[in-house]
Amino acid sequence: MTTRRRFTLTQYLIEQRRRFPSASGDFNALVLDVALACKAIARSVAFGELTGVLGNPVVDVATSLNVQGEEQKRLDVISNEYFTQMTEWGGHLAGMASEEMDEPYQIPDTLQRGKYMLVFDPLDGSSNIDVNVTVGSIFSILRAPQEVIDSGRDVVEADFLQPGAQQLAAGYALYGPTTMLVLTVGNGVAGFTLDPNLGQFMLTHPNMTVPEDTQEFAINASNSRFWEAPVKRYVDECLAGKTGPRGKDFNMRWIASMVAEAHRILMRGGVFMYPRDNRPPPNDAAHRLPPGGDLLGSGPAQVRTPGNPGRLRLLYEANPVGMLIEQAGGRASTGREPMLKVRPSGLHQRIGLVFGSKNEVERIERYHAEPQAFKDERNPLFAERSLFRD
Ligand SMILES: O=P(O)(O)OC[C@H]1O[C@](O)(COP(=O)(O)O)[C@@H](O)[C@@H]1O
Ligand SMILES: [Mg+2]
Ligand SMILES: [Mg+2]
Repeated sequence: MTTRRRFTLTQYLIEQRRRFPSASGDFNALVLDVALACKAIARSVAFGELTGVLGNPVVDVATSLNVQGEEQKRLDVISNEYFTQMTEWGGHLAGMASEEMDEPYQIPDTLQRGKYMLVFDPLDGSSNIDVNVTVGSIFSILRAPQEVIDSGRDVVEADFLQPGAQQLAAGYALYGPTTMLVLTVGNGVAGFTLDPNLGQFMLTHPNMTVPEDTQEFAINASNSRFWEAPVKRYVDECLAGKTGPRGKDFNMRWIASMVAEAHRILMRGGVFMYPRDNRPPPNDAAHRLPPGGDLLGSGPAQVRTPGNPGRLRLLYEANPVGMLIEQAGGRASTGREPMLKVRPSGLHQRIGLVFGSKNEVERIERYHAEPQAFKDERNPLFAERSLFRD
């Protein structure tokens, strides 16, 4: 039996760097530091209850809410620390921002500062930790504004508010039956599987692509009463299957771990939706009304619209996954505009997210663009039979 020659993540990064002959190697070193943090998190996840890292709020419910207004799990905090500790030392970073930290993270004065900024959700799907379902880490690399690089000053929120199209790289690690790292450096998407014997991420999925068409969708149907009309229409049509306007049956999945759903879609196509809806916005720091503000009137952009702006975070979840999906030939959108064009208005901003197989995402965008076009060509009565009627 011959042994199959596989590339390591390091070798892949060296190959990619050949496209930029003047590159210093800082970028590659940063990605490898991120990969190291992910390996450490993978170990913590794998030991689970044996090392007491699972479950339970860090302190107590009253004091362990993060800036999102959500309960922090022990592993959220541990994973956040792995990310900061393993990436801050190398002189590559100007600063970091994390879903689990209220403010931007400053590289300590005792360490060198660099030209990149790291943005991450250290543990996505952490509500699944206690039930041993796949979770993951999501990250994105941005270039710091030139003036930050030149001055070496502390980073501030505004430095991170760059549209997703400006991301230099994005990726996620998946802590499932196998540990994987899926990465784009702007030249397609590559997947690596952690070889537990070597402790190395090995290139196993060199050119991940999202099929243009699909018959699988993912949405949290318990929110259906809050959905906007274009989303209801889309889901109704999928559920109607062969006898409905789509003329084919659809399958449905919901893991409640977006990173795992993104991976499934990268592997076999599909569409994921966590759209904005008509619930009141969450009472977290990113959406709290300013004094005297109201939902329809004054205040920052994200509280001007009535309803819930979405559950997922633009900087930590939607943009990195958006870059990966688009690099793999899929599409990512708010439903109304391409995700990567959105100009962020806040570090912890939430947003409606639709991504996956291109033709389905474009269809959902069309439904948002022409909400009045509700007539089914093949069956004009279809709209009357809505499964998720108002
Ligand atoms: O409970 P819901 O509404 O299904 O939420 C599931 C969603 O929440 C998230 O877990 C949010 O991520 P965090 O675990 O990082 O807070 C997404 O991964 C997932 O899609
Ligand atoms: Mg998350
Ligand atoms: Mg998280």
